[in-house]
Amino acid sequence: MSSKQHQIIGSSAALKETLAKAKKVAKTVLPVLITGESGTGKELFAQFIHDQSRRAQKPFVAVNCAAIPAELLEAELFGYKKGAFSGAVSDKDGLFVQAHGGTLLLDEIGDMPLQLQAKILRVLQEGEVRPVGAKAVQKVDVRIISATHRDLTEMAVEKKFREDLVFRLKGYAINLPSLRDRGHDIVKLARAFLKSRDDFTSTGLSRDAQTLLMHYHWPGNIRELQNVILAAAVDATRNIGAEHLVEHLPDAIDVEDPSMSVRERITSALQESGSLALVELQSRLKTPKATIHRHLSGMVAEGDVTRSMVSGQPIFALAESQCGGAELQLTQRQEQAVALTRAHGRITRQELAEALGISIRTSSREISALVAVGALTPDGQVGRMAGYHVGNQTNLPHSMAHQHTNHGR
Ligand SMILES: Nc1ncnc2c1ncn2[C@@H]1O[C@H](COP(=O)(O)OP(=O)(O)OP(=O)(O)O)[C@@H](O)[C@H]1O
Repeated sequence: MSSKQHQIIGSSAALKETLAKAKKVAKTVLPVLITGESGTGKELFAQFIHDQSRRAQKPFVAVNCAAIPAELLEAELFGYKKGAFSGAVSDKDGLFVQAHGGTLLLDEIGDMPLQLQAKILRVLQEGEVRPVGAKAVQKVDVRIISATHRDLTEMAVEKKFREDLVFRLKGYAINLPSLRDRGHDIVKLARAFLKSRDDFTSTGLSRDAQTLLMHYHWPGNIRELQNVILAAAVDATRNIGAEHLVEHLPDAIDVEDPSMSVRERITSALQESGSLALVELQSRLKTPKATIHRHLSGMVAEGDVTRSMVSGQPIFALAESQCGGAELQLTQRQEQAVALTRAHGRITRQELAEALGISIRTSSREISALVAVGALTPDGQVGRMAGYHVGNQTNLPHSMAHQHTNHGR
């Protein structure tokens, strides 16, 4: 998928649907509100809409409303007359005038001060601007695209954004999908970023690296992916491997089994060992101490993990609620998983996924939940080879005590 000037990479259903909307609205003059998490390509899409519109040969002007101090933003947008304020040594056109005939992108519009919102509303209604210090107004013909990662409707309810302006800006709304919802586009984008540079020796991605990229949750979306790939490319001499990527990912992810979350890994480590100190968890999980600490604090606050002081250092263990006590409440699928494990003696995540027709990720989650309550016990192997036996948990539901299954593997 591409426009001539600005390439939008990806072929996932989510991206294609969004591109189709962008192409259609480009042919109109409706104002467009683009929403999406940070780094999902809002500015790129705004430029795309402009390029696809009848205004393509006219200026495309972008302003980041969050980056300019509130007191300067008005002069920036509407321009000013010589002498309007100290420093105004000559007349200056504002961005609305500079974008005349074309498109103005009001990026991070959710950060625009309320007082300025009223002035923007007036420009949109009247189609004219009044530079700071000017008596006369000036006609402008500008197509407005605005972008934000905030929820303007919710902000309007909280009186932090004018509701009438939300209606004006939202002639047509486009919500950009997060990178984690774009499937294989992640790998496509990563390859494209590598190809776009000729200052690196590494040009490919190992299979492990691809798996890891697909499992990471990408809080910073495409911008984060771009940064991580380019940084990893500095470290790698040939193909980029998973080990190069983890160095540059802010949130920990298991190289051996990226489908397991940090919390799941903490739970299974505590399940295996009973109790552990932070440094012990760090060396087992091969994850930065700060990351483990962050997750552990959440687990302690939620009552899943207990913290006690032993010889002056904090020791963590699974709370009783996580180890069982009353008869276990398992879902039907978890009961099936235990029954399958009992029937086969030992089961891996992959085998369980195949037997139940679920993804490896779901299988890993179910196994971790079962390990946490003592219904399954890990056999000590790591990563994909890890196997599980039926645990010594005595509180399995009665119905499961001698349950057998005909499920094949
Ligand atoms: N589909 C895509 N194909 C290629 N490059 C992309 C794509 N989406 C985003 N990018 C690139 O990712 C980077 C971030 O995109 P952009 O600045 O448009 O995001 P944004 O949503 O406006 O971010 P923010 O909310 O932080 O302002 C840019 O370098 C952009 O070119």
